[in-house]
Amino acid sequence: MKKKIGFIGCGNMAQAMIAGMIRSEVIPPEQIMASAFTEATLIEVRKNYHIHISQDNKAVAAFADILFLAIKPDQYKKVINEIKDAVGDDTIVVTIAAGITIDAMNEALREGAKVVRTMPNTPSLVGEGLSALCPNEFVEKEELQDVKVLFESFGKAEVIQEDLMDAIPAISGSSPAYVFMFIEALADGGVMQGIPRKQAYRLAAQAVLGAAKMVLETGMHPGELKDQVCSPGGATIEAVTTLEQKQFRGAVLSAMESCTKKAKDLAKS
Ligand SMILES: NC(=O)C1=CN([C@@H]2O[C@H](COP(=O)(O)OP(=O)(O)OC[C@H]3O[C@@H](n4cnc5c(N)ncnc54)[C@H](OP(=O)(O)O)[C@@H]3O)[C@@H](O)[C@H]2O)C=CC1
Ligand SMILES: O=C(O)[C@@H]1CCC=N1
Repeated sequence: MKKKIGFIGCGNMAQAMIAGMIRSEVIPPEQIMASAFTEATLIEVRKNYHIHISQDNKAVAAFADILFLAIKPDQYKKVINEIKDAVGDDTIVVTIAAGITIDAMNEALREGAKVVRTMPNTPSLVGEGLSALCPNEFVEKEELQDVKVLFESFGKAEVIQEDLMDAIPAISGSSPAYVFMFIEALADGGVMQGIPRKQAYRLAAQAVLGAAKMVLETGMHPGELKDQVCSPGGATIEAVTTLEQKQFRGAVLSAMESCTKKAKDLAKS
């Protein structure tokens, strides 16, 4: 892709996306520029990804054809105010923040600015990201396609309607954190039974990867796949019973509810 890509904010999520883009060779490092709050972050980013760096957000805004705002929601107003005059009329501004709406973006930038609201996740780092995208009415079909190609360079991307965007952090933006907790817990359980720690992480992570792949590739209902593991009178149904008694699924649902509520509230900060 010939476009120049800017990142304002270069923390965990931005770096996962930058790594994914470079790894897929969709964008070479010399077409990417990033800014951050501290010089230390930028030195690290330059060292790891060989992209252009600047502590001047306006310079990044002026550089970019596609500009990612990868700062935390509470920084949006301040940063947009700082860069809005440097954002070109044809620049596509991509927000990755939880809770920040397209209306709020246009209000802060200007009416008519091209905005794509998105919610990626950190598995982008290894090319297995999942991002939800929602453009405003000023983004042309081909422009959305360019943005989609970028997101697909580090995983899957789905265009969805904006009223569902607040539901995305809980299911895919934040959910890697709960899955990491699950993997850690599985590994702890293995260690408790004597499996060496490093091997326990490998076994637990591969089991989660394999189970996810089965859902995606067989198209079967997760419940049916679960039933296939539970031999009658066997060991798995014992584990499943304990998980139900401990309200495993209820805990996940409650966690997702609180995540969604917080994601909406973040925009108010
Ligand atoms: N982490 C995740 O899994 C996901 C995060 N997001 C969204 O991504 C955004 C960033 O989150 P995350 O990467 O986790 O946060 P981080 O804290 O890791 O990164 C924030 C970045 O913003 C920089 N920054 C802060 N203030 C400014 C400023 N005034 N100008 C320029 N840069 C600034 C920081 O610089 P410095 O490093 O120098 O402090 C840092 O690089 C959030 O809006 C979040 O909702 C979306 C999906 C998933
Ligand atoms: O924790 C957060 O607010 C962000 C949004 C999704 C993942 N991280």
